[in-house]
Amino acid sequence: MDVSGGNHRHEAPWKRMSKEELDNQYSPSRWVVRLGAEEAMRTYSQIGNEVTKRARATGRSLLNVLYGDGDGEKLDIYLPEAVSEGNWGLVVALGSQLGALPWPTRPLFCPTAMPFLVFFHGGYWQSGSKDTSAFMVNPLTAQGVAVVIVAYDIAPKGTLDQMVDQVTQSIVFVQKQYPGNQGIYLCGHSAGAHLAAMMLLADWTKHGVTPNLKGFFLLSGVYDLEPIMHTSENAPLLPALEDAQRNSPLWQLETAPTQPADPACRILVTVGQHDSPEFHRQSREFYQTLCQGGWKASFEELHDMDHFEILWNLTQEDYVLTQAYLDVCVSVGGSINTIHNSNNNKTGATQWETGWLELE
Ligand SMILES: N[C@@H](CC(=O)c1ccccc1NC=O)C(=O)O
Repeated sequence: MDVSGGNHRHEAPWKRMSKEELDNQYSPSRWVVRLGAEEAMRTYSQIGNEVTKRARATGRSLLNVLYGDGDGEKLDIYLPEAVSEGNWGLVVALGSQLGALPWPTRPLFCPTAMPFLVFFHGGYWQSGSKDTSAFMVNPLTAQGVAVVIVAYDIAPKGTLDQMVDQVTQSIVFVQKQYPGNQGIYLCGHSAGAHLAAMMLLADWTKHGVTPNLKGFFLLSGVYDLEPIMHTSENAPLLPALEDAQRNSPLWQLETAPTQPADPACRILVTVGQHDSPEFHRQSREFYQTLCQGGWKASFEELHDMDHFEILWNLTQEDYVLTQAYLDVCVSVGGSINTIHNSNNNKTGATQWETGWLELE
């Protein structure tokens, strides 16, 4: 059997790279242009902290809801203001009838129809937290989209297989809790985009429910884990080639293509202009594999963005990508062709252009 996946991977450029070069390619902070690597990571935690505090202070949220039995299996639900009023009454009434059950284990019956965006944070499966990842919450809830931020057991507590399993469970939980949802959209950043992409391979039949998956928003992800095995920081995660292959959506979809449960389901693969060449290659090849497999996919390189600025910009309602997500989540039936990055001049990190979408 050809264990290297598609033919193009025989020529994979990473195979000719030294360990130092691979370490460099797979350290996104080293590719940040406006800050030093350490400062970028500090700013990432700081902004994550602030936006999460703000989201919790300004909107209605259900925090630390258990989606599984493990203590790491918790998620935060941020509800749109208009819809949450009604739901909240129902949740509180039910909660009080159920008496002394601790808050996170009370059932949350919120049958209200709304789209749900479920976000998986990055951090190379070894860092990051739901408590610092509420980036897109405020602009999306303001437009009627519920946002769920999921915690999973990062390494060394969790293995990649366990993380994939937890992510699966969290989506099953959202579907069971909100059966009347108007679509579940999975969004992930970096390692979180990998986890979201793994859901393209999920076998939902054994979970008793097929989630109403209508879209995938994948931000600067890693879809082929084999090169990661050869980097110093991330190698411990992937003890053997088969672990890497089993957990590589690129490899899996090339060898055994899957089909969307909902033919309207679309996948938006994006990478930052300043992400490393390997990150560009990963996104582009994944996009191509998706198209070859018959998935409705689009690919965009985000103008003048680094690995982390993409998330910072998603805190802004007028950022081109926030608008794209809103468009897909809110206007059911629309379809993305292209995001136009209308700004070709380099601007500061805090400035962005509003773009527009071409809808079918
Ligand atoms: N040590 C990594 C950190 C990193 O990759 C990262 C940090 C926060 C959020 C996402 C990340 N990358 C992928 O999951 C770096 O040098 O950039």
